[in-house]
Amino acid sequence: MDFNNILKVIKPTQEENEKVKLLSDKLIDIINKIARENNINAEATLVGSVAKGTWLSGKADVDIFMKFPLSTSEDDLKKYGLKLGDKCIKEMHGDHELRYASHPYITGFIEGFEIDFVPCYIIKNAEELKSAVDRTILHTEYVLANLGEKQKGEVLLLKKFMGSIHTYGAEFKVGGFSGYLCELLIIHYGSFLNVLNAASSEWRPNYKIDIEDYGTGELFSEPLVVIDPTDKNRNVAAALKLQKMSEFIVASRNFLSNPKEEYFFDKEIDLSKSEIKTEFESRETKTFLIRFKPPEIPADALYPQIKKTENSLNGVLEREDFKVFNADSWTDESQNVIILIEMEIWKLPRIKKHLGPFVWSKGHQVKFMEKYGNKAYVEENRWVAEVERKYKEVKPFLDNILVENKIGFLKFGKHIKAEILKKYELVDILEFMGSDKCSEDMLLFFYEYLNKNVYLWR
Ligand SMILES: Nc1ccn([C@@H]2O[C@H](COP(=O)(O)OP(=O)(O)OP(=O)(O)O)[C@@H](O)[C@H]2O)c(=O)n1
Ligand SMILES: [Mg+2]
Repeated sequence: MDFNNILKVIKPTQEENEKVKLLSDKLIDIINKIARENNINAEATLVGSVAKGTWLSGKADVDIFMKFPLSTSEDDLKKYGLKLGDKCIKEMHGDHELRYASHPYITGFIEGFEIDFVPCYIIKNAEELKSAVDRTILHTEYVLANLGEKQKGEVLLLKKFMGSIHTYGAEFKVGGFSGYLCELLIIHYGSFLNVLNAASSEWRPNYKIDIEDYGTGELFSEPLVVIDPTDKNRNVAAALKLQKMSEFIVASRNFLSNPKEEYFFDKEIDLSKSEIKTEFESRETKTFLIRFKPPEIPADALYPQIKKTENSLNGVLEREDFKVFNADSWTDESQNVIILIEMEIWKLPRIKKHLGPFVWSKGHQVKFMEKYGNKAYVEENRWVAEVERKYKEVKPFLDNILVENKIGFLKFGKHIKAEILKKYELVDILEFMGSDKCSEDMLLFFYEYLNKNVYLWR
């Protein structure tokens, strides 16, 4: 396989490069000018993949950082950071949006590009770190100093491969590999193929990569540990979930055993509502959807809260003797959250065994007998009683706990609880798919749920 063919498509053209460079230079000049005019002690600089020459064609998200001296208070950093970004976007007649990382920052949409204006502190090394984004400047410097020209192409291949197998992005929604992590993997292993070879034959849970030999690997217990060359106390792969690490390993093996150009491009999926419906039916499980509106919180806070809700629902169902086969969740981040719960056992008999005291405990036996009378009997060393089950079916059970005085038993964020208490829909997936509420995005989510490996091979 000739990687140059791929690079021709995914590498920004000279024209594209010049356009981004021109725009970012202009934005930096504007920020610096506004700062001077308003006596704000700050200086703009280009960071991220555009500065490092590791951005994919058509995907230029420009990261402009505004550096403040360490003596600046955090309040001033936030205030002036937002002000500079805002004024610059206005001057360029762009649209803007407020976003949140470790502190709020502003994103502009200018001339078809997405631009992050992020305030940070000027630091010389990680010891001076005041906010999480401060490292970014150090990262950019490190990559520029250690990544060769040819290796930039290798980074592009790796990022694109990661993207099309759905393991790219450190945001909580994905839990995959960040851009900086891809760059470090190329710096460490030398090439795209070397990374895939190592992943498919050497990587194990808690595998450690320590490029600068800091010897701090033992501090970390995550699935993959890549010590940040600019900060010996940080694992660059901290956000990588075991699931995504495993998926990358499997896709690497698939690619190596049968390399195809298709691995570098999005997989086309033909969605057929009737086929998906038939497949859910033929599984002979029962699948419920809980649908509600997402609370207005940042995406990186929303996804973990949804996951927690899903896990908690899972737990209460199992405690009630229902058996969950699998569960997953999805959101469009504005109108819908869907928690999908596929049941292996969703109907239970009228009676259940209730475990009582040990027979050696005289006092407890008296109380148990008072309560259960002739329904109680001895089994081995314990009293048991056959009692009526309160909930024989999933739907009434869930409807009963998703109400004001019961929802407290579920462990999940207060924002989600508030939304569910306002309104939720609990419905069988087959019924839902027959309604006009089922969008293409939701259909894709159902398809991916049924075809978990779909992106891992071509
Ligand atoms: N979880 C993250 C996200 C970002 N960063 C830092 O912020 C910079 C910009 O972030 P982002 O735009 O997400 O990554 P890029 O490297 O620019 O990659 P790309 O935009 O091509 O995905 C990164 O280079 C990195 O130094 C980080 O340290 N940890
Ligand atoms: Mg970027």
